[in-house]
Amino acid sequence: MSKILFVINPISGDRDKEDYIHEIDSWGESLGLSIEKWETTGEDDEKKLKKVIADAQPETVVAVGGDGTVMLCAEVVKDTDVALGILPGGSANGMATEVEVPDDIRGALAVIAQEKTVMADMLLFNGKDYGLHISDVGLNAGLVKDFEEGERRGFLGYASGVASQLLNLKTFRAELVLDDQIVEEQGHMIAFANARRYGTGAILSNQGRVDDGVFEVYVLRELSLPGLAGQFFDHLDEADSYFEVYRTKKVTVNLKDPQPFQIDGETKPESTKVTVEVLPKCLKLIVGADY
Ligand SMILES: Nc1ncnc2c1ncn2[C@@H]1O[C@H](COP(=O)(O)OP(=O)(O)OP(=O)(O)O)[C@@H](O)[C@H]1O
Repeated sequence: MSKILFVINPISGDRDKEDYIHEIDSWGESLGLSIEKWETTGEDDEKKLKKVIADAQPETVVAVGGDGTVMLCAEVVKDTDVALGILPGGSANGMATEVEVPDDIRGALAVIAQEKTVMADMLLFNGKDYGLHISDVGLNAGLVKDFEEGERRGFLGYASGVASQLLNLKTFRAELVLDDQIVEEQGHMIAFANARRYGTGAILSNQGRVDDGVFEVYVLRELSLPGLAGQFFDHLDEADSYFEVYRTKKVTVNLKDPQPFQIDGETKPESTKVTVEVLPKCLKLIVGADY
């Protein structure tokens, strides 16, 4: 790992990136690394990043930002030998948490220096959109949409979104065409998880890994408050019936009525059909020593 490109999102997480740049420079100098930095612009970044990588030819690209910045870098370096590291600097860093990358700058740089990698899977939605972490239709996607559209930011904005979603709570019906079975489900939400937990900490499956060649389809059938509370404290009993987890390489979800839909925190148009397939082992991802 002699040449590293840091892709820095200057606005992510409302965190000043000067500290990051200072730490990156002194870390690179102490290890004798060749470091390049590039700031995202918010416009056409995928195309711009491809060119920056083609010119710089780094062995490692490090995303400095939130899940959106990680996703941008993942899309560009997938199916190449370039490794992807994460230096968490966003308001949501679900993928970093999942693969045991610490939230502090020095801890995350130490993980990058160790160069432990896994070949991570990615998910392909409707044949065109990529996902890396957790996406869903229904309740949570409705919350993400309300939050994006709401004028209030921060906790109050989130809380008012939760209140409005809970007041309008309805289950919906879905047919799931999985690898080995077709099932009918009714519930509040269907999540497609390449990881065990959301960035908020809620756990969705006990066994999911980013490099296992499958993903989990989590169906929340009922709002069990004790069950959901447990999920925020790392407790999930897969024998409970308020939810179901299916493992698969591909699923088509046919919905009776269109539902809110989000991919890795980004709202997508509502629709009555969502297809998801795993793209196995396409991303060389740097993970923490304990992952
Ligand atoms: N220079 C820039 N100016 C404005 N927006 C930018 C810039 N660079 C990247 N962005 C936007 O930042 C978003 C990604 O942010 P990211 O997920 O990394 O951090 P975040 O703080 O977790 O973000 P959020 O909470 O908004 O999801 C993308 O929508 C991208 O277009």
